[in-house]
Amino acid sequence: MSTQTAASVPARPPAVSAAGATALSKVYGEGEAQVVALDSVSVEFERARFTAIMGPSGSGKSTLMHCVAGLDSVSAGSARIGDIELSALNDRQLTRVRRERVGFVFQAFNLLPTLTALENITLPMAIAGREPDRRWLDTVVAKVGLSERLGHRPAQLSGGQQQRVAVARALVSSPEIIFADEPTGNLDSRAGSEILAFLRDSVRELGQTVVMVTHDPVAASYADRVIFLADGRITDELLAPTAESVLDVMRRFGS
Ligand SMILES: Nc1ncnc2c1ncn2[C@@H]1O[C@H](COP(=O)(O)OP(=O)(O)OP(=O)(O)O)[C@@H](O)[C@H]1O
Repeated sequence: MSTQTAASVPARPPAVSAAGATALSKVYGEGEAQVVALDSVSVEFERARFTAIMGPSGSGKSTLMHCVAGLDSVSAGSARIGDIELSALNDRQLTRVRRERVGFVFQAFNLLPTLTALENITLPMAIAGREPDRRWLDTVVAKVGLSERLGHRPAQLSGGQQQRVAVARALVSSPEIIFADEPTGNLDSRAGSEILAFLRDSVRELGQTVVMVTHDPVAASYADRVIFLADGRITDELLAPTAESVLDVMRRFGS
């Protein structure tokens, strides 16, 4: 467990790992077609922290996220959510861990077009047979500014509003960790910065844990910590990043 804290990061609860990987390797394909997407990666994602994963295209960012989120199997090493070792689980158990402990926000919003915003927000909990806490639901909906639009279907919402629905959907079950894959990739910069601010506030104010894959140094600057991948390995790490300090690291690695 890392206890490293940058002087400029405000005091937080003690660093406890929400998820992580130990010597995680992921190899796709066989023989000459073999690709080592992750090469013995060890990393901890601390609770109530916002971590960004950066690196050039093909460096293994999505693979790392997918393995730690239980969306993909590992070739060697281990991935954990809380203290649950994912490789020890069968498919049914994995689905349950994802459903009960993980929230996802994807670039493509992934909302169901026939459902209203409210129905989309509460769907994962309904599938899990859980009743959302009404006060918490109201808090989350108000936080992302959707109170007036809960009866709208996705087609009646802007891209930024649709992604707010996706963020609310991820937050409402109070998962142990939220994984966001390029959450602002389809948004203009204003809508993008709103979404990033919601994710950051969910960490600062609500104690949520967020891990986000991004190509964008400005997006990464919303995080508490940035880890950099290249060729399937972690090459660098920044605490309390700024867009400039992230760019400096990217330039150093020619990414
Ligand atoms: N299903 C797959 N089958 C074969 N190779 C794969 C598969 N998924 C990823 N890869 C390879 O693994 C490596 C890492 O891919 P990954 O998608 O994790 O990179 P990334 O950093 O997320 O890239 P990008 O920024 O372009 O999304 C790449 O070389 C990619 O081609």
